[in-house]
Amino acid sequence: MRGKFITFEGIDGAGKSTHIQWLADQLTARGKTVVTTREPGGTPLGEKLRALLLAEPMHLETEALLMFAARREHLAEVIEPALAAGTWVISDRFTDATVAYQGGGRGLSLDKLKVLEDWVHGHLQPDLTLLFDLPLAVAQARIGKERILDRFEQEEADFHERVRQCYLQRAGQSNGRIRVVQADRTVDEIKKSIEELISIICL
Ligand SMILES: Nc1ncnc2c1ncn2[C@@H]1O[C@H](COP(=O)(O)OP(=O)(O)O)[C@@H](O)[C@H]1O
Ligand SMILES: Cc1cn([C@H]2C[C@H](O)[C@@H](COP(=O)(O)OP(=O)(O)O)O2)c(=O)[nH]c1=O
Repeated sequence: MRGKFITFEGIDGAGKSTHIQWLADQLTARGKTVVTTREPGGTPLGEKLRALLLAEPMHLETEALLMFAARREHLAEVIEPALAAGTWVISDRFTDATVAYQGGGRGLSLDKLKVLEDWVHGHLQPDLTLLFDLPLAVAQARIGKERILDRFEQEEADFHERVRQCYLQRAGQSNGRIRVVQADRTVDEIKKSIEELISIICL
């Protein structure tokens, strides 16, 4: 049987990384074979593109195109072969992030992003997307001052607020694919919510 594709989304500092390995362990305990991965990245070429994307100033369309170039490679090399082999794939971000950051955050036309989405994975969407949502101030307090911020994390508060609102808007239009997880709670409470949401697609 084909594996399931689960993605984690949300503004920086929402708590995605904290819960991904935990979910992988839960699914493994239920007998699934699971691979965890991330975007941009997930392949040797994708990780090189990630390093450029997080550090190098570039035109916003270049940024969107490189996100999708890395994604094309990721789908071909990791995601599609794994799903076909019955492995579950959990990715830290996917196309919803491009819509939220390059579309909502930077203002790139959503029509252009839709063309790229249809081109790169018109036939495939995540089975479930967990959108970690919380007030920006809480996420920023969690990230703290000691961490070295990448090119996106360095953006001003308005940018991150637009990203957050764009994610929520897309969730509302997703026919239930994107489930909002209230991330301004304790880790244990969030894990409980994730368990409930996962059981929907584990049946
Ligand atoms: N529910 C939570 N309550 C308090 N702190 C949290 C919670 N979830 C994550 N954190 C902490 O917040 C920081 C950012 O979490 P992280 O999982 O790295 O976020 P993301 O991957 O979404 O950027 C980390 O220091 C993490 O330990
Ligand atoms: C996948 C993706 C990520 N991003 C941004 C969001 C994040 O700020 C950054 C890297 O993502 P992430 O791995 O979540 O960062 P970290 O591990 O430092 O928490 O890339 C986009 O702008 N567009 C995209 O399509």
